[in-house]
Amino acid sequence: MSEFAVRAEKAAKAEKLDAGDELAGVRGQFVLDEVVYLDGNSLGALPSAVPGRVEDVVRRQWGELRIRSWDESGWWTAPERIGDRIAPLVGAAAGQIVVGDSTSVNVFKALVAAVRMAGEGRDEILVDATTFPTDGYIAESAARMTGRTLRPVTPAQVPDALSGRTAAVLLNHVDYRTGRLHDLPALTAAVHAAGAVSVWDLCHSAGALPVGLDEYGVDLAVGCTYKYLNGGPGSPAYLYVRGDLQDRFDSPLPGWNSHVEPFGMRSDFTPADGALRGRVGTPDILSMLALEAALEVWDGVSIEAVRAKSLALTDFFLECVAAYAPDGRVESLTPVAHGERGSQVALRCADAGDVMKRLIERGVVGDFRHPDVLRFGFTPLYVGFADVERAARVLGEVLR
Ligand SMILES: Cc1ncc(COP(=O)(O)O)c(C=O)c1O
Ligand SMILES: Nc1c(O)cccc1C(=O)C[C@H](N)C(=O)O
Repeated sequence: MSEFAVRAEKAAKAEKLDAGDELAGVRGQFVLDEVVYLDGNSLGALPSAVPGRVEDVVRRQWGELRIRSWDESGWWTAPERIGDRIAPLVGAAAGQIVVGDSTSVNVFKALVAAVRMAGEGRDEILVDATTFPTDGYIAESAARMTGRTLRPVTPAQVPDALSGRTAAVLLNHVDYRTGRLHDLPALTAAVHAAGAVSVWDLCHSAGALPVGLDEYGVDLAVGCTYKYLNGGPGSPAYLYVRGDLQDRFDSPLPGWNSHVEPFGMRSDFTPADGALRGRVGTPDILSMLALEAALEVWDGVSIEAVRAKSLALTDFFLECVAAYAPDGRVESLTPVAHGERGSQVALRCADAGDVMKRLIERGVVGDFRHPDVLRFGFTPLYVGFADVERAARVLGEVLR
């Protein structure tokens, strides 16, 4: 087929896929321009409802109601209220998620609490050796603080590495570099069979695919809200503590907000019941309420529909890259099998840094991950199939 015919065929296919896209209308709820934005796995786009809400929070709730807003504007209960809004997206019943702090801080809370839950006899922590660095740094510190040994292993090595010594296992649901989706049900079951406690980092899966926290009996989980949940730069993260473990959740960061009676101002600490134990100090209200407005785009949207579209987008991108990129110029690191793929495509390319710079100049925004990875994130709420075709075509031109 001629180059022209290939292009016509892919464009026609994109048009057909866009016409059948049940989520196409959601894009109108975001502030976007002519750029093809494939970096929602780093910073999600701005939902249109956010600026007006933030304006109201600042001018009316803070500016006029001032201190009254802690009650009257629902500020005090925002961490658990917004946690309950995120819960169905990750397969959790209400009352198990609190929003607040960064992912890094929540990894620390969850991992130390997991080690404490596992008990004294277990002296080893397993951590995903391929993890986003912050999780590894925090796991190292958590191990040092709790007197455990840290053992980095790949997720595939976890079943063999588990033993009666294992206290806790910290894993990523989707790998930030390759986009590989790890087998959360099987790995959680293996961790449990060894009598250990599982901690999952959902940064790259929440809002992109069903997680099934309750269904698969995950113990503890954390995630950010600025990627597929579109909460904005630095929006607060969240912590999930399974309902039946909450009584045993012994936070390494007990603050007055996790006290059973915060305004009792007592010198001794008695933890609150339930998910509130995961709170620490005063919530970051401006970011948190921006996130709450951002989550409104999920009204009427099912995570299953998002997953189906995500797979169709990444399939189509891989197909278009195969058609447009010169042979052998890039190599996909992202698994072909749907059961092993998150919502991004990672392409290895020797001059990835330079290629990404040129892509961005030409209106296709992905990102570069050291040393040689081109990363393209597909947010089904606002990325369409024509975007995918254009991104792959421009990539092909840049690579030639
Ligand atoms: C898997 C993973 N964990 C943690 C983080 C970041 O943590 P924090 O929100 O504390 O910056 C990221 C990305 O920034 C990530 O990809
Ligand atoms: N959180 C980020 C930030 O504050 C600045 C730049 C990038 C980020 C990211 O989220 C990076 C992202 N976790 C990654 O997977 O690479």
